[in-house]
Amino acid sequence: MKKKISIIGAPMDLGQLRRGVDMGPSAIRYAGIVDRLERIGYEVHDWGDIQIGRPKLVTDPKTGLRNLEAVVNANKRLAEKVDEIMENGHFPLVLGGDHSIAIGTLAGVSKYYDRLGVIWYDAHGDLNTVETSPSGNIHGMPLAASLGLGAKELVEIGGYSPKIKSENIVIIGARSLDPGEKQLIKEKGIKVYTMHEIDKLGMPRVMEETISYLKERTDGVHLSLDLDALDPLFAPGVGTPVVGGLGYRESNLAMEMLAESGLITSAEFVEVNPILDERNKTGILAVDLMGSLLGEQLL
Ligand SMILES: NC(=[NH2+])NCCC[C@H](N)C(=O)O
Ligand SMILES: [Mn+2]
Ligand SMILES: [Mn+2]
Repeated sequence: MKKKISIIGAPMDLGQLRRGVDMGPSAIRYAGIVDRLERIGYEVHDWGDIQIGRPKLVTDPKTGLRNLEAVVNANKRLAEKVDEIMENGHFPLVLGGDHSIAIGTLAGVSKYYDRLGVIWYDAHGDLNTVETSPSGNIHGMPLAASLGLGAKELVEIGGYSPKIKSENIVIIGARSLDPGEKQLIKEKGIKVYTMHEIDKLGMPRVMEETISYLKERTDGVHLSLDLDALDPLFAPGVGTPVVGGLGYRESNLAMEMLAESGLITSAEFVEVNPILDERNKTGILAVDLMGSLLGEQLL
């Protein structure tokens, strides 16, 4: 029987300030994701996009949180769809959208595991809460919310919390962390490979360690890949670029090693913003990474 992948798009840009990430799912589809996965040998089902509508942009005067209600509604819808995909026994592949959609993906996925692991491949920690966020942007909060920290409306998406435990998380590529995030990382002992450590150890060692760490403590691993983990040279189409990032081969190698490990049970690729991109470079990169993650072979 062919392995089955279900793609779902979350065209939502309300978790941050740069409009255009809502076009991410289209850009990734136009870069040929369905063909690419079929060529590897998968049966691919494209479920289309969840409905977002055009909610008015609002900032809560008390908390500074932006577009909370719209982000919550989108994530509830996404959680339901991802849950349905899991129910069908397919591999869920979620296309963002800004990173706040990880809250919905994890809400849909996590209840199928006792100890879900998460690889957060990102320049950022996305560990802010209402109190620590410098921006009020919810795309800086999804990992905290999935740990059960922050605004109740975000934490409770999917009707249960937490979705993950701090000891089952590995952050890879970090180079921009806010003070509150650093404190939380220390407090919870979250495993982080910063750019400094990746430069020193090399990506092969980082992935070997990550894979063996997660293998012995989890029963499924979700990959949440923010394209801004890569250097803006390779991924110019993102809303919050940070220089000094991961390379093209380095990142494909990381994905290839994950493919070899057989560890990954769901994935999402987020923050592709075609308005800021150069001829869909970042969308094409996302598809290259997905190919590597899902076992594409050169020979
Ligand atoms: N998913 C992302 N690109 N997050 C960027 C977050 C930036 C910053 N730490 C904030 O909270 O606003
Ligand atoms: Mn990021
Ligand atoms: Mn992120």
